[in-house]
Parts: sequence; structure tokens; C-alpha cells
Amino acid sequence: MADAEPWKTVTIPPIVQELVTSVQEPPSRYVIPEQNRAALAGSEMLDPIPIIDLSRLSSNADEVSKLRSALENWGLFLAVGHGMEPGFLGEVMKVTRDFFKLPLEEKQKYSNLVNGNEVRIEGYGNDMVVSEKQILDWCDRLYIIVEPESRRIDSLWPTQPPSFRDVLSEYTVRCRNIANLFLENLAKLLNLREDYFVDMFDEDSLTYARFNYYPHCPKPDHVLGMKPHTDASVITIVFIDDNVSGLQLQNNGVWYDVPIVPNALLVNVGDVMEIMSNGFFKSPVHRVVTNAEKERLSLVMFYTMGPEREIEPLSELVDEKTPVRYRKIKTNDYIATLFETFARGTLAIDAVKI
Ligand SMILES: O=C(O)CCC(=O)C(=O)O
Ligand SMILES: [Fe+2]
Repeated sequence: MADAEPWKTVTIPPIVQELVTSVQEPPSRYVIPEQNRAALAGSEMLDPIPIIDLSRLSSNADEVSKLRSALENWGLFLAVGHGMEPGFLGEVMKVTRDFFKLPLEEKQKYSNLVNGNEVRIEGYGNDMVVSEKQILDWCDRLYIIVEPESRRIDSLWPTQPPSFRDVLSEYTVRCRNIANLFLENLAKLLNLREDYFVDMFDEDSLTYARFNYYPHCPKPDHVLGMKPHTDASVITIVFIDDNVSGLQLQNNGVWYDVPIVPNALLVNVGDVMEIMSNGFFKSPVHRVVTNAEKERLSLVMFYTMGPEREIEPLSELVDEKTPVRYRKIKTNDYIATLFETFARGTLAIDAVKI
């Protein structure tokens, strides 16, 4: 390891929502190095992220070429025509907001701590802290497996607010339709059979829902809501609070603010798709900045392959002219790499590039 100090699992970070009520300034462990601070302001996009109407994808060649260019330039797009009514999306955001408004003791029933000191992926809390030097994110989260139903951990599904479970179950089904449509279009763009990726998802493939809560932050120019990262998923669907911006996207070394488009969902390629497509699709680097006055919420659906499945560039996409660009790795090992690299502030995908 490049670091002089060994990395070890250390303290459990506090719940930021509680912390913000008792401090004037973010503690030093949240403060990013001085040289990175000026760069927190995002640039406005000159060529904005395309808005794709999903209901037109099957019948309109222009919409498909817009999708292709969105993926080539950004690795993501904003989806409209996804079939979810504004009223339903409003309910999804409301149960999310109401969950984080619950008293701490109620939320702690779903804690991500096991025996009070070990952190697991699922549950309510923060990320794993692997180093005293790790810069912490100004963000609390609730992480749960939503698919397949057989893998849901009932005790980690909130019972408050009362409609939480029903709303999340319905959202899961409706997002799956969007995910499948996106996967079909990705396959077509790679000249593969339409069902190629959809068929790869089996009973072992897990979909995680991550509810992110970013409290207002007394020093937004010193602290990140979420550090720069790419998603370890095959694909990701993000539903963002339309009240507060904060998501930024890196392109050619410049950070851009992702604009808010009410009722649109952000859909992006993840690292597994980058690997399987042998780099044809790129998993976008993104981060979240904080806001001095407002709290912010997002709900992220991560579509992943089974934990034991090996990920590698598809043989159909490799030949003499296009050699393999990524090493083979098991999903589980890749997710572990992601948590480790995220904590260190580096990118997991770089660890498997050849
Ligand atoms: O809050 C957001 O807008 C994005 C969050 C995100 O990138 C993630 O949870 O992986
Ligand atoms: Fe992300």
C-alpha cells in the first residue's frame, strides 16, 4: 500500500443529522484539503445532459441517437416518459423525507452496526471508516436490498412512516421496468441481442436502494456531501429531491452541476457495464456538494450482478484490434474494492484497468 500509515477499520462516524444540531463548524474529519476547496464550485454545462423520453425509444431513431450521444459524452442521461406520475414520485420523496425526520431511536432500529461496532453495507448509518485519515461525507443513509424479494431482510425495512414499505415496493417494480428498457438499449448499442443483459440478471442479482440524506452544512465550501466516485453497479437510477441541486459530474477534468429537472430520473452506467462493454461505455465520476441552508435527499437504485459472478469484458466485444482492457473480477470482490477505494479517495475502476 502506498500510504505510510496502515489502514484499519476505525471509529464509527456520528450521524450527521445529529452532529449538525450541536456544532458551529464541521469537525476536522469532514474538511477537505485546502487545495481542493476552490474547486468545489461546479461549472454550468454548455452542452447540457440530454433529456431522453423513454416512451419514444422503441419507435424513434432520433431518440436512440440522442441516447447514444448522451452515453458517449456523459455516461448518463435524464429520463422522462418513464411512466411514473409526478404524484407517485412525490409520495416516494415524502416517505424518504419522513423516514429521516423520525426520532434517532426509531431510525437506529435499522442500524448498519452489528454488535455495536461492525459496519455492514445494509442499514441506517454512514460509510465504513477504514482510516483515521479518511475524509468523512456530510451524509447519512439507509441502504436496503429491494430485489429479489427472497433476499429482502425484513428487519431492515422501515415500518415508519406507515406507507414506506408499500411505496418502496411499488417504486422497485416501476424502476425495474426502466432498468430493463435501458439494458435492452445498451445491448442494442453494442450490437448484442436485445435481452443479452436482461438475461444476465438472475435470482442472485441484487438491487440495492440507498436513501441519502444530506443535512444543511455550516461550511459548504469545506465539506463534501459525497466524495468523488463511480458506481460499482451495472446501472444506476437516481431520483433527486427537486428542491436542491448538489450533484456534480466530472468530464475532462472539469466538474459540472447536474441541473434539476423536476420528475426526471437520472440514469447512469456503472463500473460493471464499463467492464463488460470493454470500455465502450464509461461509468461517470460524480460527487455531491453540500448546501448552507437546505437539506437534500436522493434515492439511488443500484442494479448489481450476483455476488459470485465473475465480471469481465464480453468476448463478443474483444478482438485483435480491441484487446481486453479490464481484468476479470468477482462482483463481491469488486464491491469490496469500491468501499476501500472510496474511503481512500481513489477510483475502484482504476484497480482493474489493464
Ligand atoms: O445524491 C445524489 O445525487 C447522488 C448520490 C450518489 O451518487 C450515490 O449514492 O452513489
Ligand atoms: Fe453514485
